[in-house]
Amino acid sequence: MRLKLRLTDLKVFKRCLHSNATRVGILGVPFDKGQTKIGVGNGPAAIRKMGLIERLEQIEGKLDIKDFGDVSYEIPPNLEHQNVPNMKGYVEFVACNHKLSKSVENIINEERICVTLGGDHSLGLGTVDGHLKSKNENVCVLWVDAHPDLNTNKTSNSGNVHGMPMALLAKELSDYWPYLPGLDWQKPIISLRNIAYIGLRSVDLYERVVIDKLGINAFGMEDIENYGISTVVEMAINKIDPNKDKSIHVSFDIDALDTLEAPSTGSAVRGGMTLREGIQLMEIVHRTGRLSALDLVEVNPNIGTEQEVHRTVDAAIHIIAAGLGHSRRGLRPKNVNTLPLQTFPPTRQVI
Ligand SMILES: NC(=[NH2+])NCCC[C@H](N)C(=O)O
Ligand SMILES: [Mn+2]
Ligand SMILES: [Mn+2]
Repeated sequence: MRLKLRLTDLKVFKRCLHSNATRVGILGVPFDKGQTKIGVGNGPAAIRKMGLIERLEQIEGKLDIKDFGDVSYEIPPNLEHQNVPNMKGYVEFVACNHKLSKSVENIINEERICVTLGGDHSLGLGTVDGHLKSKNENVCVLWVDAHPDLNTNKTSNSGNVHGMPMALLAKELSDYWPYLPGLDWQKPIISLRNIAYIGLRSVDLYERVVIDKLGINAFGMEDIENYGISTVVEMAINKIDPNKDKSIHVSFDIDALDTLEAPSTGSAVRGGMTLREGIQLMEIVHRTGRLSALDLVEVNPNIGTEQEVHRTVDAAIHIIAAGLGHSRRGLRPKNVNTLPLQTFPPTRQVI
């Protein structure tokens, strides 16, 4: 049998040889202007406060984690009075994502998996853009979400830009946008062929038309129901990364999970994924060895009771940990042969 090695196999191999630690960069984006509910900007603080980093430090093989803090931004003077019809918070959206894109690019260029904590999902524009501009430029995206976030300013019923990032990123939709001031740094440079949705169940009229017309890889809840989550994830990855040589970007909207699993989010839709399915999805992505960026967005600690917030943030941490190698099988102690596995003196008479 001939052994065929690909460049990515070599990269993974090299990573194992030279450093025993996967490098991770954490980046908070307390951005909430992409929608209208107060609180989603508190997502990064809530996730950190509940012990994300401590939980990640327990992962086998020890991660090398660096927290890059939160992205801050200023509105450049030439942008101040710009606006685009039916795009709320446009100026803030543009300024924040520009800064975010650069931060993500730098973190990935430092050979770290970039974990971005949202914030609302409009930040997907900046994270995917930064990933595409990094040295891992050959990107495919798994958009895990109840919604496709594929509206333009003409099709959106809400005018909320967190429902639009995919339409801005997609090469094939560039002609459907008017001139967007201040957004020239962002080119719609990813082909929809390199994108797959998982978990859809709330698709707007025009979003449905676009998905069907352009043949976008879209796996809805009914597919998860019919085939099971592992088959769906494998089908999705095979579609967008058939040669297994791409850098994987997972943009995980917490509302992909069922409302009972993740109640503290702004656009909750019942009938979603279980946390178990979310974890399984992330474990499969982890096993590819090609995860390069993970967004965890739309956690809103101002929605719901204390218990519901706790459940939602905990779910978010489970998703991130699974993507970074946490194993549900448990750890094997390294010094298994020298452990003082005590045998106790018999306390009962064996008859
Ligand atoms: N990232 C999200 N949670 N997006 C929800 C979008 C909802 C709806 N499709 C809209 O355009 O407003
Ligand atoms: Mn979303
Ligand atoms: Mn959503």
